Amino acid sequence: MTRPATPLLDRIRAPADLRNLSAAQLRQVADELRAETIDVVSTTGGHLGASLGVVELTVAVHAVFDTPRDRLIWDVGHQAYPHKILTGRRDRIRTLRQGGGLSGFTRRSESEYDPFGAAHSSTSISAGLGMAVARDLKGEDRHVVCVIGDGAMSAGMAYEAMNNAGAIRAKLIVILNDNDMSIAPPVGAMSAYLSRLISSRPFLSMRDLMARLARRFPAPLERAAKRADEYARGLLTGGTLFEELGFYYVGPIDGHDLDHLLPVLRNLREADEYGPVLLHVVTQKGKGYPPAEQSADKYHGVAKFNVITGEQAKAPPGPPSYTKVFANALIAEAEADERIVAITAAMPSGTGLDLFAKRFPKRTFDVGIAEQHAVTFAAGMATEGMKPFCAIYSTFLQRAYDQVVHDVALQSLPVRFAMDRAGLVGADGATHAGAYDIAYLGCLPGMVLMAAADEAELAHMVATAAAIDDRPSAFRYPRGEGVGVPVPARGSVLEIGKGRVLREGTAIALLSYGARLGECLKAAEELAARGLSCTVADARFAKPLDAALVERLAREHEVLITIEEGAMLGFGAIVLQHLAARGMLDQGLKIRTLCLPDRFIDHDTPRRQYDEAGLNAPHIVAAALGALGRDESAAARPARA
Ligand SMILES: Cc1ncc(C[n+]2csc(CCOP(=O)(O)OP(=O)(O)O)c2C)c(N)n1
Ligand SMILES: CC(=O)[C@@H](O)[C@H](O)COP(=O)(O)O
Ligand SMILES: [Mg+2]
Repeated sequence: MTRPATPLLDRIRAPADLRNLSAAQLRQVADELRAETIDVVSTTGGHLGASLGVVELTVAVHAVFDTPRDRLIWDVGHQAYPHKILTGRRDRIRTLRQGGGLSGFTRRSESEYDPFGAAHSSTSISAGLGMAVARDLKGEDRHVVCVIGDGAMSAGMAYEAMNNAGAIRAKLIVILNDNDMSIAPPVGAMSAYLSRLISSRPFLSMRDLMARLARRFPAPLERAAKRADEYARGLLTGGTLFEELGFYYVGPIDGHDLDHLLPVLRNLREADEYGPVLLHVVTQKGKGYPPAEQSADKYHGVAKFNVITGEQAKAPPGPPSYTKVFANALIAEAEADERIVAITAAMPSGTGLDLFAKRFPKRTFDVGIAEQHAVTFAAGMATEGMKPFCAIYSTFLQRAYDQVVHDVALQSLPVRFAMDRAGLVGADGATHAGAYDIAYLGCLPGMVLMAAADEAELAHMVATAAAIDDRPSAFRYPRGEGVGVPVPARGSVLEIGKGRVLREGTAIALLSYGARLGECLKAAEELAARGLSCTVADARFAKPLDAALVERLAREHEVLITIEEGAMLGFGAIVLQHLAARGMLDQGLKIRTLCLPDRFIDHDTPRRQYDEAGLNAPHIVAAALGALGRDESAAARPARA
């Protein structure tokens, strides 16, 4: 596929090259930038829709503001591909989300044009306010511009930041990128409010907007006059909510029209007597690429695709995804128990709850990007006898940790946490790794913690969680496809706190927690080929721990190795603490705990990530041989395929 012709974009080495172009030339840059973005993502996959929605906005902000001296912060950062192309990374843009390549999100270590890393949403205003206050404390003079989407604006953190910005009156520009879309159709009152803003009147005419801006910005306003003005404008544009938070609301304007964007942004740049401003721009996710515009999810996250047809590359047929298995297992449980309800935080398709919602629309709740609210909302439902399943990726559940501790665990409420994307997740990289849930939940009294070794186990754990009605439970499972074992139509309830032995041996015990079980079985074969007899067990539960199993393995083997797809202080630590407490480390047991290394693992394929993490079969073999004092170099031989 030949790349698009981009004669003007080819001349842009840095945003400064934009600043002496005419509006017509900037429009051409935007057109070429859109074509380039489509071509890039067709070869890399990634977040196309959001990037296409901000092409003009990206050109306009970099043309008007003196980036990187003026700070530009992208919320989530998934829409920053045009930004990366314009800020000196075009030569590497086709390495996007690949091992050793550019990150799929903004990243400080990648460029001076990325003043703040992102990927988890709704952080931009807080970070921007911090930069603005630091600027003022240092007596420096620069603009701070935050671009936040309507979806990200549904998270509480955004309000915390706006509330504080309004109180501090710091000079800060927040651009609300309103494409009336997050990943799924918009939910919540904020979305309705923004729709009212847009529908309450046609986009502000340039004349009217210029007149109002000219009247307002240069001269300081009396508080009374300002109040009257705010309410007057609020009645006109409905920006009252933002005004009440202390922001000067401007908009809504067309975020694809450079004739709107450029003069308004220049006004905001030149105005010197104002506190925080919210510029409301209306854009279209997937803009300029019909397959994206016509798609329900606006090509939010795509695989490689054919630019002409928009058809995405299909993965070869394989086992069902863990997500699909979870959804079907939950549907089966919900058919048998009307008290089962499901909650997602703006990730219906990612969690599989879109399938659940098709079957049980009244028992499915998408609360928007609001994980903290999701958890305590579920807790409230549990107090009334409902059986809530909170389906939140492991990484995003981090956002709601105190709610898990304070509102759920402390009250021993039977909220069930379905933690998809556990372990390393591939192209989304370190920001999305589901690395910490074993550690951050394992320390909470009363939690039942499970990890699925395969998709059949996941179905059983859904059934088991449904049956646990006196305390919280959580089960984790990886991103992607299962291993290809038969999946029951409905899972069986497991005995709480009991693991299972898949292979009996005598010398080495491999105790797996979660989806590394396959690698453990491969390692056992490799060790057997070296004359070493291996037991392989699946713990199934980190809490309550299967004490009898763990103690038997420790007693009957020279070497005990735990393996988990999680960071330190997780399953291995739980086992170590148990054995230490039982005095079973006093007799010379050789024990190794294989977990993620104490560093962040960058984006790559999951296989390579686990290679880097030292959690594939050859590493397990090497750990066992090492514990036995055998020649580890011999273990370098690749494990049998
Ligand atoms: C805390 C958190 N929860 C969930 C996500 C997953 N996520 C990534 S982008 C996105 C939608 C963002 O919507 P919006 O801010 O409107 O940006 P748009 O994609 O429309 O440009 C979500 C839910 C996330 N990145 N962070
Ligand atoms: C940008 C963002 O946070 C989400 O779109 C995330 O990338 C989804 O991850 P999955 O692709 O694993 O569903
Ligand atoms: Mg949006």
